[in-house]
Amino acid sequence: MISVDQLVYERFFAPVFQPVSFRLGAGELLRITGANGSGKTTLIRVLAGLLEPTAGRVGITADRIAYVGHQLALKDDLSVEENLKFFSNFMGTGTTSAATAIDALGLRRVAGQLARTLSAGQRKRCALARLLLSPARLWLLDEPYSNLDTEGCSRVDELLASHLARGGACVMATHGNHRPQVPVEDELALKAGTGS
Ligand SMILES: Nc1ncnc2c1ncn2[C@@H]1O[C@H](COP(=O)(O)OP(=O)(O)OP(=O)(O)O)[C@@H](O)[C@H]1O
Repeated sequence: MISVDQLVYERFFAPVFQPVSFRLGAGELLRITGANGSGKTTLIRVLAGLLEPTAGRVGITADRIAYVGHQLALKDDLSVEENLKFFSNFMGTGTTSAATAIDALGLRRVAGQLARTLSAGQRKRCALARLLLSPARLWLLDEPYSNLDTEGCSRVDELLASHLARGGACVMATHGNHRPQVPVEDELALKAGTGS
C-alpha cells in the first residue's frame, strides 16, 4: 500500500534523517522509532505529502490517507459531537456514525463539551475518533499514544487491530513507553541526518 525508496528530506541543504526505504502492504503496521529530533514527525509529514521530499520516492496505492499529527485540527468552537459530525459530513461517509466513534474513544461524557475546553487526552481521543469516520485505508499517525492514559492507549490498539484486520495499513511514529499491542510488521529506527 505504501513503498518508500531512498527517501531524503533536506532542510537548509542538510538531511534531516538518513535515507529511508520500506514497503508496507494491507493489514500491516510499521512502527517508526527514534530519539527526539531524529526526524519522525518530518518523515510522517513527507509521507503525508505535506512536505516535498528532496530525493527518493514515495509510492502510495491507497486512494485516501488519514493523517493524525501533533496539530489535532479540531474546531475549538464546536463540541466533540459537532466536530465528528462535521468531519463525517465533510468526508461524505455515513458508514460509522459520530455516536459510534464517540463510544469507541470513550468520549460519551464530554460529547457536548466544546473542543476548546477538553483536556489534552480528551482532545487526542477526539482527533483519533475521526479515523473511524474516514474511508482511508492508509493511516499515518504521529505519536498516537501521546497524552493518553492506559485505557486510552488500549482503545487506540483496538482501533488499530480492527483497521489492520479489515486490510488497512498504518505507519506510526512513536518513542513513548507504550508499545502497540497489535502485531507490528516492521520497525524502523530512524537516525538523524547531518542537519539535525
Ligand atoms: N520548521 C522547522 N525548521 C527548522 N528545523 C526544524 C523544523 N521542524 C523540525 N526541525 C528540526 O528537524 C529535526 C527533526 O524534527 P522532528 O520534529 O521531525 O523530530 P522527531 O523525531 O519527530 O522529534 P520528537 O521525538 O522530539 O517529536 C529536529 O532537529 C528539529 O529541530
